[in-house]
Amino acid sequence: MVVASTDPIRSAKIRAIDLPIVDLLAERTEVSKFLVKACEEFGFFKVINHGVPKDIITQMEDECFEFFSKPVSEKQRAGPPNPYGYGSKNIGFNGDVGEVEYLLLDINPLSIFQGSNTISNDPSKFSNALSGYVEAVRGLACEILDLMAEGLWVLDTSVFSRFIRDVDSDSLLRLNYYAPLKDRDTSPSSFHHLQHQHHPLPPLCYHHHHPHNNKIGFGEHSDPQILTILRSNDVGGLQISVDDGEWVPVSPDPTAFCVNVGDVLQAMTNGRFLSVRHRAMVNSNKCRMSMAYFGAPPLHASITCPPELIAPTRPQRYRPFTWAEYKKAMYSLRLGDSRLNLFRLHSDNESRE
Ligand SMILES: C=C1C[C@]23C[C@@]1(O)CC[C@H]2[C@@]12CC[C@H](O)[C@@](C)(C(=O)O1)[C@H]2[C@@H]3C(=O)O
Ligand SMILES: O=C(O)CCC(=O)C(=O)O
Ligand SMILES: [Fe+2]
Repeated sequence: MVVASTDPIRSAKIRAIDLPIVDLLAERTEVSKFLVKACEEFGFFKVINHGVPKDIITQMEDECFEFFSKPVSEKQRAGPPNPYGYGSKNIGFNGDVGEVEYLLLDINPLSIFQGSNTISNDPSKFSNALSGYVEAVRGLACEILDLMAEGLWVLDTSVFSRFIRDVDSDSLLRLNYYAPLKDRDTSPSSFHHLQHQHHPLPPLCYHHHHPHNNKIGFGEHSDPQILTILRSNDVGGLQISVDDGEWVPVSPDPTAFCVNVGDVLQAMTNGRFLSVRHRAMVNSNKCRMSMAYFGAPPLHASITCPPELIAPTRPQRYRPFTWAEYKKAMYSLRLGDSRLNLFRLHSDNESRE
């Protein structure tokens, strides 16, 4: 779809896409078919009527805002991110940077409480909010993965969800905070006395129009895991890369979840589902906050694709690998590097992506 830019300064046309919207209350067979189509075409979709209670989301978002509103020195007590903890600007271990502050959280039930005392002044409130949120989004992720397996006519319908239900699942939660472009020099810490969302927004979130917004918050990448369940406040910034290399914005919707296929699910579907590259831009005047749940396999799980997804016309595309192997590759590479290609089986009559 091509729409005229709403930005009065830029007259050029920008492309926008309406992501597929999956209504989880619709008829099951229809939902599973629709999910497969969405994952084959976009690798990204929005989910409504997802069943995650509003108060669970609000409690987690409030904790998130409270943390990022703290003075820098206090936030640093929860860092550095090795790999869990608080980070600012530096992403990963190989020199990537972005205009983002974040908190990477180990969500293993045994680890949730540990570490929360460097994050919150009320650690049990923080860990309760975190475990409530994680349990709810994990349930949602499992439901979606089972529906995907049904839509693909895979006999063992828990083949994907089993990994993230496993007690040893390596799933994690990432909280991202993108301060507005206009006030880069003013840290969110300066409005820790102010509130958000349902309360009046901090003044920083109200600044005037700033047309030339091209600062990258979180650079181009694909998510390595199985499935990502992303929730953001009402501020845009997420963009996905479409086949012609163009970046298209995804409109924010705090009542929905934005779901995307990760590299492991692309491998487990023999390349049928796409782990699409995306990025997050800094907003001109408002703060964006996002919470991303990354559903991952246990470290020693062997990642293979179910036999139903291999055919003479669709030969096996990736060699089996463990999540530990994949993680090693991912941490040794830059954010924007493609890791899945390292696991691709050669084929003479197929060009390598
Ligand atoms: C540069 C990097 C950051 C990242 C690990 C990596 O080496 C390559 C993948 C990056 C990514 C992207 C999606 C998630 O935000 C993330 C937590 C993940 O699992 O892979 C990050 C990693 C990170 O920030 O540690
Ligand atoms: O903040 C966003 O919307 C995107 C974040 C993201 O892609 C990530 O954390 O992997
Ligand atoms: Fe991502």
